[in-house]
Amino acid sequence: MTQNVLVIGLGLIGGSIALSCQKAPQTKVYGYDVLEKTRELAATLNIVHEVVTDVKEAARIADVIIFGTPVNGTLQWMNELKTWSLKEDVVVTDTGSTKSLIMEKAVELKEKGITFIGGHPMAGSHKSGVTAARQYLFENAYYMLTPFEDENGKQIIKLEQLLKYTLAKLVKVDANEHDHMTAVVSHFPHIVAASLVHQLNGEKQQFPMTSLLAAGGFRDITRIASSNPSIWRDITLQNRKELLDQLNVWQDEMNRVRSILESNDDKSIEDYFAVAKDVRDQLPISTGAFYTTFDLYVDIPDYPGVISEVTGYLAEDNISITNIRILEAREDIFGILVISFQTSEIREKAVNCLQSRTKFEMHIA
Ligand SMILES: NC(=O)c1ccc[n+]([C@@H]2O[C@H](COP(=O)([O-])OP(=O)(O)OC[C@H]3O[C@@H](n4cnc5c(N)ncnc54)[C@H](O)[C@@H]3O)[C@@H](O)[C@H]2O)c1
Ligand SMILES: O=C(O)C(=O)CC1(C(=O)O)C=CC(O)C=C1
Repeated sequence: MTQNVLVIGLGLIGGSIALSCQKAPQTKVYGYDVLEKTRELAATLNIVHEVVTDVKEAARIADVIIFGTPVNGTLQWMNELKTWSLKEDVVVTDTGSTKSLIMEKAVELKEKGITFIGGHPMAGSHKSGVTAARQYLFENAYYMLTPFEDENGKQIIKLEQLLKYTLAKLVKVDANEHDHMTAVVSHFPHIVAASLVHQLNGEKQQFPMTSLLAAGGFRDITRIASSNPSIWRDITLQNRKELLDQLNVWQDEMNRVRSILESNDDKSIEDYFAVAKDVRDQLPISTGAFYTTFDLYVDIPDYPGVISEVTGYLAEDNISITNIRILEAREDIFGILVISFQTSEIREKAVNCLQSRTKFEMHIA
């Protein structure tokens, strides 16, 4: 029997989920987006099996409904969905970065006998829109589910059976704890990234050259400041309380930094960085496919075809790469090619392969 999945909101996250749901056996994936252009692109790029324009009609036959919409848009849809006629055992879920308000709204669905299981894949990108969607975006990432405590086990299993095609690690968490933890590791860091960019922007008048000097460090820490502002407006509004708490923690931390600096004590300053390095270096790797961190840095000379030469050698040895990019280099020095692999073993094979065929210097960060 075919199961019907309806994805509402076909951007980076909804599109990626739709692609992975297409891998589930006997599953037909329908998709809707508020933007006509996105619907057209979704059809052209085969993000779903069928694009629909009448969501309410598509929802009637859906076994699973997945929201890939901005979190405030999801609340609005949930409000409407209460009044629709749906299959008796439909499972409705979302992918939003916040969970408390969504689960509060879900109580109204529960009262109507509609199963809602909150969801949030902990992987993504600063890129947005349907063209950024990738089938393996969530591979190896944590994917949090926030079912009601008394949720019917069969309904949870039904959703898990579908989401396992994302290749993510499914875990159940409490919605309020979810919002606290994601404020710490995701939502507040987005504010910090944006604030650093604002700080740089403030330099424009007096020191216009500063932005030209924004190299690896600044770019790494502010990448997420390039994320979709309306997505982050909604997340920030929904998780405002946790963010205000984090702001207090941050201000205390900055006061600590201030007193360390004022003390002018070299040991305390070094310790501050050393403790941070230890904690950062021991973070478990749980990223999605975009940012797998088994990176190899290859110093490449600047001649035409050098990148295809490197990738060609790797291909000859059947070594697959998950990402490749060139670190922005000055004109007068070699470029650095950063090649990412799925495991450290594959990276090791790549090092051996390139060592045997080139004289390029390589290092692992
Ligand atoms: N960006 C990330 O890294 C990330 C990671 C995990 C979860 N999320 C969550 O996933 C959800 C989608 O974010 P995204 O990054 O895919 O954003 P996106 O901008 O790439 O996609 C959102 C899509 O929803 C469509 N849309 C907006 N309002 C709609 C509505 N009312 N009805 C139907 N379609 C609508 C937009 O046209 C767009 O195609 C958000 O709730 C976000 O919190 C984002
Ligand atoms: O990698 C990024 O660009 C992200 O911002 C992804 C990220 C995160 O903060 O880690 C963003 C929002 C989410 O809800 C989950 C993941």
